[in-house]
Amino acid sequence: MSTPSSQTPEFRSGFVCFVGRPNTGKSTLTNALVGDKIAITSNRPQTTRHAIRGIVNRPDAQLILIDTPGLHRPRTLLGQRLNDVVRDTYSEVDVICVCIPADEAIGPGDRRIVEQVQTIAPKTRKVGVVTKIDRVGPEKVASQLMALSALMGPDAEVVPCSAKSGRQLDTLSDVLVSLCDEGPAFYPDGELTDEPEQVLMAEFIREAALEGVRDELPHSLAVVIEEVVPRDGSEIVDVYAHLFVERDSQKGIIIGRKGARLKEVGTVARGQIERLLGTKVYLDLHVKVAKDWQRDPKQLGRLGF
Ligand SMILES: Nc1nc2c(ncn2[C@@H]2O[C@H](COP(=O)(O)OP(=O)(O)OP(=O)(O)O)[C@@H](O)[C@H]2O)c(=O)[nH]1
Repeated sequence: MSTPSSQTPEFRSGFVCFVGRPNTGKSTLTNALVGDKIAITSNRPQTTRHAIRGIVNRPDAQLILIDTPGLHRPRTLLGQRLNDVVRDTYSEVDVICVCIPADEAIGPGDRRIVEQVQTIAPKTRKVGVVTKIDRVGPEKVASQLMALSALMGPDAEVVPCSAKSGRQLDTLSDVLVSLCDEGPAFYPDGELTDEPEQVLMAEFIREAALEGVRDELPHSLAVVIEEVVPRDGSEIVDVYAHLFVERDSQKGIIIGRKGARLKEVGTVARGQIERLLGTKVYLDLHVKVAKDWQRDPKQLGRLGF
């Protein structure tokens, strides 16, 4: 007769990163797996130096989802530093997920990413994720799975899912857990991210500002939160942020016609910051030109890179 404890599977934990071309659904997938609660803690455990996007807490496991920018040709100091971070991340995580959307043919960009991952981290376990399956029919999903499996090799698992509809997210989570080793939760339950508040606020603003113009301003935008002040005698928090671009033309793109785009960026980011802080927020955005900030170590330090 077995005792209950011998039937209980061991708790597993591990670090997972999502890689893939821009727009393949990595951020949406991360958010969908984590759910929409965001809790903040200022403790940064020694287990990782990487930006944590979110934590999936399950009764049987904890998955820590890591943010990683893609590798690219390092033309600037920022590019070199980002590449170093990516290399470290690939070899230190437990599982790397390569994301490919169901509705786009696999192309040279995808193949390059898979090659890089295999070269830099040959031993790290890999999962091929076919994202956005709500956009296509079952035949297309099946053929994309086969193509991705062929690309990634026999050792990689492949999973189709949709962050939008939620289909197969539990399966993906199960597969990720099965690939993690037995181990304790690294973070107490309830802590979903360890990004300091201001880093998250800057991220929200940056994301909103890049929406739709990512191709024009790939790495040319940095956001710095200047001040966060609770307003006297009210529930409102005033948040002052600077958006740094490299050229006047980029400033125009961010601001838009008669300020229309910047206003929209402010509305989107404000909503997310209000959710994060749990209070009403007044958001003040200023767009500034910092010439060649990507090449200047002093400016890079100031902008948090
Ligand atoms: N229909 C559908 N759309 C999705 C799904 N996941 C993401 N999208 C959309 O695809 C676009 C890109 O998604 P993101 O999550 O920003 O992609 P990303 O890979 O993080 O992009 P980068 O930050 O540029 O690398 C967004 O417009 C999403 O709304 C999905 O499961 N179904």
